[in-house]
Amino acid sequence: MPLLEIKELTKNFGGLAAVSNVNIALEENQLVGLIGPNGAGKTTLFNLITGVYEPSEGDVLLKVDGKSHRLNGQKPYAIADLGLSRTFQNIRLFKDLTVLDNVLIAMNSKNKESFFSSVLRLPAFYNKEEHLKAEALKLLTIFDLQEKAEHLARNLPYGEQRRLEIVRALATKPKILFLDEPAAGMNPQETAELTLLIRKIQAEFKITILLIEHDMSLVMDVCERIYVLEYGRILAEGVPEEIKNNPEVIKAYLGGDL
Ligand SMILES: Nc1ncnc2c1ncn2[C@@H]1O[C@H](COP(=O)(O)OP(=O)(O)OP(=O)(O)O)[C@@H](O)[C@H]1O
Repeated sequence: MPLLEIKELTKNFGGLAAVSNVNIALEENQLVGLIGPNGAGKTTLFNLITGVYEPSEGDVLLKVDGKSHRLNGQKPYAIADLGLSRTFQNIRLFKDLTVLDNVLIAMNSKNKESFFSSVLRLPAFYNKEEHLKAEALKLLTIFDLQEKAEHLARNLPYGEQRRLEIVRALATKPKILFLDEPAAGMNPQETAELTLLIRKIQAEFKITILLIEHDMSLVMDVCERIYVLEYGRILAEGVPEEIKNNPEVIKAYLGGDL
């Protein structure tokens, strides 16, 4: 049984099938790319998996303790609690909070303190706070943001804001990380750094990553498998070499960069 199985998934918006009969399987510790022209349905698919939208048809199944667990119909916070975490196409940080606080907020959602120890400020509360802060700093250090811990998120350069978004998504200790166009708006230097970063995440955290990205060289470089969406349907699936040489994919991207 795969870690995440998307079965015959369909989402209709009025007469438009934004996602149509999609089947995808993600294995543990796999790095998978999801590509396709503008409007192909990539973000809609992420929204279906993470509970933002309910599917019109089909299932999203997560392996939990060896058993298949249906995610469709569940609220986004319940799905996040089961270990799915994501970043967004447009950066969604708390820009007026510090870098450290952005990470701590994400961690806190996973470390709910008991009501009494929080309200009464019992020693357990302070110990937990100190522990979480140390964990957050450790995470920031892995991503080379420790020096910026006390800076406001809004004052970070663009590439570092994107990196912080990824750190924040990882702070919830996900089993699967969904990255929605992490290289969007990045310069070539920042994209090259991101490529290394994605590799590092997979090596250090041993999680599954599903990556939506328009930057083909990034996708071909880091992904083990790639799914291609077109008009809401899976057009092709395979290893980067197969996708690169697939005539239908080349046709879909005609004029684009493959
Ligand atoms: N909430 C919505 N209501 C109606 N139509 C929608 C909605 N969300 C998306 N769509 C439509 O569904 C189709 C797929 O959109 P989606 O944003 O998933 O594509 P995408 O592959 O992520 O595109 P891009 O690469 O440009 O981000 C588009 O035609 C879009 O206009």
